[in-house]
Amino acid sequence: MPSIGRLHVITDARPGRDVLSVVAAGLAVGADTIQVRVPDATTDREAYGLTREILRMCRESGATCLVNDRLHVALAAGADGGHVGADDLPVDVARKILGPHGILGATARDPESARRAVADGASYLGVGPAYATRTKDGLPDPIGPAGVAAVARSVTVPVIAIGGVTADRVGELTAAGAYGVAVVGAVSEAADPAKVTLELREALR
Ligand SMILES: Cc1ncc(COP(=O)(O)OP(=O)(O)O)c(N)n1
Ligand SMILES: Cc1nc(C(=O)O)sc1CCOP(=O)(O)O
Ligand SMILES: [Mg+2]
Repeated sequence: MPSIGRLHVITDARPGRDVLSVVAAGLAVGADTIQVRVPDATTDREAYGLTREILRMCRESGATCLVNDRLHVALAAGADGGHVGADDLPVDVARKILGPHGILGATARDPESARRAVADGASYLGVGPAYATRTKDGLPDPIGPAGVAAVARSVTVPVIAIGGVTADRVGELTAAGAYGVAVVGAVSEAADPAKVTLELREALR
């Protein structure tokens, strides 16, 4: 049974990024979950092919493979589950599609939406943005460790903090009740993605 994991490396497939080399580097030093996240312009055919390759890498490393937004791609590729937010299928519908055993992540920013997502079938919650981030536009103001704590107190499923996460911030996020973290830029933009992933891994101990 795949686990939700504590160190989620989310792919950065924006032009110019070498997705597979960053995934390989992260898996080599302890990333235990890879979330396949691609730009909206990416075709399903491309997303499927990328997911199949990343799934193969995850299986070799014993890591969990999740797909962002596109649950049909997750199912078609044989991934371990997916992640949905406010612009994606509703959590209860996503749960029906994934079935009872798939890992289903849902984005939550406050206790009320967190409780609702869990009631609708979320296996874990992605909670943020914890800090300011340049990776995604249109986000609400950062909620900080206090906002993460408010959600973590309200649910019993794992809380994965996301948004502006760096190794030096992991301690305050886990102290706030986060089970783990999800990272895009700190790893994908690093000169040495393995080194940064290892620092994140160490910070989660
Ligand atoms: C672990 C984790 N948490 C939150 C998100 C954000 O998902 P979503 O709200 O669906 O936004 P997009 O990623 O689709 O832009 C996530 N992907 N992973
Ligand atoms: C994809 C995403 N979702 C967020 C949310 O708060 O819903 S923050 C985010 C981007 C995370 O990237 P980085 O680690 O580079 O800040
Ligand atoms: Mg989404």
